[in-house]
Amino acid sequence: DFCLQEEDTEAPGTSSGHRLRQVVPDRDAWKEQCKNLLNYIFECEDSEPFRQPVDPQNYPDYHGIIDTPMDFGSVKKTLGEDRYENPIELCKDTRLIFANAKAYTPNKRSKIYSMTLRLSAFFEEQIRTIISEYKTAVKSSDSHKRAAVKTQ
Ligand SMILES: Cc1ccc(C(=O)N2CCN(C(=O)NCC(F)(F)F)CC2)o1
Repeated sequence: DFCLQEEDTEAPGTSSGHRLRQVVPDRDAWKEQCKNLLNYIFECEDSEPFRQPVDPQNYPDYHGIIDTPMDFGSVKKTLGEDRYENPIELCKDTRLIFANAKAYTPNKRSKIYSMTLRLSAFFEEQIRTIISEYKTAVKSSDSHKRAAVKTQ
């Protein structure tokens, strides 16, 4: 017959020490999400001029105008080598790709520059959710840490 055990009446994780696994946002999910986003960008034709660094032989003035070159191949490599702590850092490098093209282009109707406009619109749409979910997960894991300390 059904009867309440002692711990059934208490909050979970109090008497028997086990805590029901609650769904907590995953603070590492951003990495795979950014990997997938980068792979999608690499499939886009618009990313072709931005998949590897500019060769100074092809654009001798490029490194005189652009202080910090950046490209999607470098972003992908940095991510793969765990040298981004969070998606905000990856977003900063990616925005540099677009800013460099805007700074270097001789005019705003150039083909290469126009490719970054579509690419950046898509990137900003996608990274917004990744960053938002990451920030929520960090807040949640901080509160879990505070709660855990209280119970010690
Ligand atoms: C005429 C114009 C306006 C704006 C840009 C520009 O943003 N550049 C220069 C060309 N470029 C590469 O040379 N990329 C390297 C490789 F291998 F893909 F070709 C990409 C960056 O150029």
